[in-house]
Amino acid sequence: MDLKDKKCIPCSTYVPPLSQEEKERLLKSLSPEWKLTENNSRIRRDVKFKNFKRALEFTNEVGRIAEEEKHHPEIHLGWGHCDIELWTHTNNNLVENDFIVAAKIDEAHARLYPASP
Ligand SMILES: C[C@H](O)[C@H](O)[C@H]1CNC2=NC(N)=NC(=O)C2=N1
Repeated sequence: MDLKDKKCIPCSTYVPPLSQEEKERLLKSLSPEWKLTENNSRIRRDVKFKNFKRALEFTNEVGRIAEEEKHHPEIHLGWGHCDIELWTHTNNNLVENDFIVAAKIDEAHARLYPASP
């Protein structure tokens, strides 16, 4: 099943971090904009926009996805950019949930801004 069609599992139960191999495998199914950061414990995508309004609009869409999945990124919003960082707070590392939310964010970006690089 495509990552974007999966649902997050509740973080209230402890899930062990993914192995490095799993992280790299799942990363390949996301937009190449996503990078592993913080010693491979987070994923990050910095998205550029032509103005603040677009970046805010996208931030709201990311917020909607996060609430639906009950899995929330850190977002750095500013003029022309929305920088998204995902990890799982309960183990301070990455689990499949992070990649599911990232895939849904990619899908929303491609749908809302099909002409963007
Ligand atoms: C009860 C609720 O689902 C949890 O507190 C969720 C909320 N959103 C979350 N988001 C992220 N990124 N990590 C978590 O561990 C997490 N926990």
